[in-house]
Amino acid sequence: MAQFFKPKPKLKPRQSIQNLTVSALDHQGRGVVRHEQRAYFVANTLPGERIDAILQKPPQAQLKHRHNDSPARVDPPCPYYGRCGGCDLQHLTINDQREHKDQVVSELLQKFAQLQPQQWATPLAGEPWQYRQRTRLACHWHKRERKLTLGLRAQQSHDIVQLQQCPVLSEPLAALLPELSQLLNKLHLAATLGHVELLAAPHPIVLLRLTTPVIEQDRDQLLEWQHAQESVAIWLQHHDNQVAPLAESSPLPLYQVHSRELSFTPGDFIQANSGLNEAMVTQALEWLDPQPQDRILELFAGTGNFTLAMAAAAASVLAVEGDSRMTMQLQRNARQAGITNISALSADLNSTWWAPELLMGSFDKVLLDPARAGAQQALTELLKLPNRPQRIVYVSCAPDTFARDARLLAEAGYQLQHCGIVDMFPQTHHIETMACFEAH
Ligand SMILES: C[S@@+](CC[C@H](N)C(=O)[O-])C[C@H]1O[C@@H](n2cnc3c(N)ncnc32)[C@H](O)[C@@H]1O
Repeated sequence: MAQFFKPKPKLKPRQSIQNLTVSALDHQGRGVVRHEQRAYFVANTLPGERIDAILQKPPQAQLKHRHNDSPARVDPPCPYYGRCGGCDLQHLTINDQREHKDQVVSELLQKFAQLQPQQWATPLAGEPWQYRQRTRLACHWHKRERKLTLGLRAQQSHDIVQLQQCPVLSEPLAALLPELSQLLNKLHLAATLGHVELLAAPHPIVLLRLTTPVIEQDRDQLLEWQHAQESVAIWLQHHDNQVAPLAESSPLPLYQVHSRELSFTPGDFIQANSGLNEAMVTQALEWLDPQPQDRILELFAGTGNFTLAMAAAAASVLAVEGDSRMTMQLQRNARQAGITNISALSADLNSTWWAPELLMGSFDKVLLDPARAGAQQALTELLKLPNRPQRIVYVSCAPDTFARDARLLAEAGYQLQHCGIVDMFPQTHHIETMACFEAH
């Protein structure tokens, strides 16, 4: 058969546009400019700044030159600023970051739910730097150079920026970065490493996500390094998801909230900002206001961060969590604290409720703290129960899914009484929100 030559469609040359004015920040902290009636998002720019930008696939554009500085601009202190995708708002003063986050939540609530709270809460805020007690580092093995890159994803890219320091990491974790990279580069497992998680709870923990079994030689080197450190423990997460300490004697890590100790297995979810976690749990208790006769339902409970504190003031708590290891740990944490009015259930909250504890239960108050996907299904199921809870406290790490879910509650007759941000991730565009809904 005859073959016809078909030229590839020519790529449009990237257009460089001069003198655009940044009019606002979008929900991901990027400056918004308009060109030919189209909006483009430009990272590292602020409202009021005039810029030259290279237009990419809409709505992306890249900063080429900035003609002036917004009064809200500060010098970003991180040496990886502009390359690392981590702290994308560090050029904005911390107060302006918080104001921006408040505004994002307000706009999304208006857009998706036509809703505003009766009262905006003052943002819960803590240390702007060195606040992270947990981070996940990405790995890439360069076959030809036989070299491991360990760091965070670059801006708008899958590349990894090798980190020697990180100003938002708690000091003991940041101090590990250079040595850890050196150590891992010497090991056979570097070629197949999935990722590395760093935790400070209370002492540093390095969790290595393995995709192949660890060989004896690597194990010996890891043990030797661990031995030479002051209270750093290495844990291994194997390809079958089992997690175990490298040295059998390592105890489970733990953190404190409301004067109670909560243990967890490395790899389990814990709040990334320990300083603010305490304030967040306190505000959740104030808003939920558990009374001795209250039966509380908690959804997305983790290992009991809110559960134990709520149970101490209420008649009972049913805590639902999708990860069975975490559910069992929650039960152990409750026992350890001498709290007996908690029952824990492992269930997928993204599917139809089937468990009799949920379907037959009658709950006065609900607290939920879902992952970024939000809780649409869980709230739909909750609203089908014959007895609706009087009060719902929603803790969210994604303002868009929160606004969507808020609409569901508003349509079911709940009023949004309080809402406010928790500045859990300063220097980044990520937004944690808390809200309290009351049945009419
Ligand atoms: C944001 S974390 C909050 C955990 C806990 N409230 C805390 O403060 O530590 C969300 C939790 O939801 C759980 N989760 C995620 N998807 C789930 C699902 N489909 N069903 C049930 N739980 C889920 C995760 O395992 C995680 O523990």
